Amino acid sequence: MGKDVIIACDFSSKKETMAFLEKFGQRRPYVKIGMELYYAEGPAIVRELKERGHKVFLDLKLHDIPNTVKKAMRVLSGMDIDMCNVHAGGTIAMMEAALEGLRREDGTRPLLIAVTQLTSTSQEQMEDDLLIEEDMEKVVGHYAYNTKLAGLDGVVCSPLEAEKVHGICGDDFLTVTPGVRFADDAKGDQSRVTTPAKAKELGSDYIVVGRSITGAPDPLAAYERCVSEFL
Ligand SMILES: O=c1ccn([C@@H]2O[C@H](COP(=O)(O)O)[C@@H](O)[C@H]2O)c(=O)[nH]1
Repeated sequence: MGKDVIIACDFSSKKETMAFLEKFGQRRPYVKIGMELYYAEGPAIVRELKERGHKVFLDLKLHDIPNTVKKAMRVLSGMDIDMCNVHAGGTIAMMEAALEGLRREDGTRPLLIAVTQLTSTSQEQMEDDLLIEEDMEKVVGHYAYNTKLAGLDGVVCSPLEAEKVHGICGDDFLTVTPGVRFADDAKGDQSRVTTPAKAKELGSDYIVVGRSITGAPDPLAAYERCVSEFL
């Protein structure tokens, strides 16, 4: 299974995104398109990035009743994306519906993963705001188990939980992990963070890195630092 560094392109327009990616010359890093960029530019931004040779993770985190998610996933199945996602909190039934909607007539489909607990959520917030009074690792492990039962390919979790998830769901089950910072970076709104080197040690499959690359004085150097620590 290929490990990789995915850059979160959290930009508000195609113009900004392309100006950022120009800094990478002939390199074509795996990119993540989130809600901001997708809502601004629509499916055209996916086509543009794929035409340029990037792998694309479309991070829309669907979370709705099963029928609605299934129909939305059917639309996404027509797009040339490599990975997309839902919230595991939508239940096993919702994840099964998502998988059904995503499968194309020829049997192919992009990878489908589920968010366990957002990496911005702390233990305290989970207990106080969500009334989930269990240890974070246990909750993430449980949501990962549900995700595997539903037949999905893996989860979004913090690298801090990657080892636990692989212990429960197996080494082939993907751990796609935001919440990555260099040791001297600010956490910002993230809560469960660690470095690319630690993410590697804990067995994460993909690290998702946004501001530590996009906000760096030299984004290409920051990306290469991630690659050399993680791969
Ligand atoms: O639990 C989650 C799920 C998704 N994300 C997304 O990853 C990036 C992280 O960006 P940073 O700038 O490196 O914090 C961002 O696009 C989030 O929407 C996440 O952080 N946590």
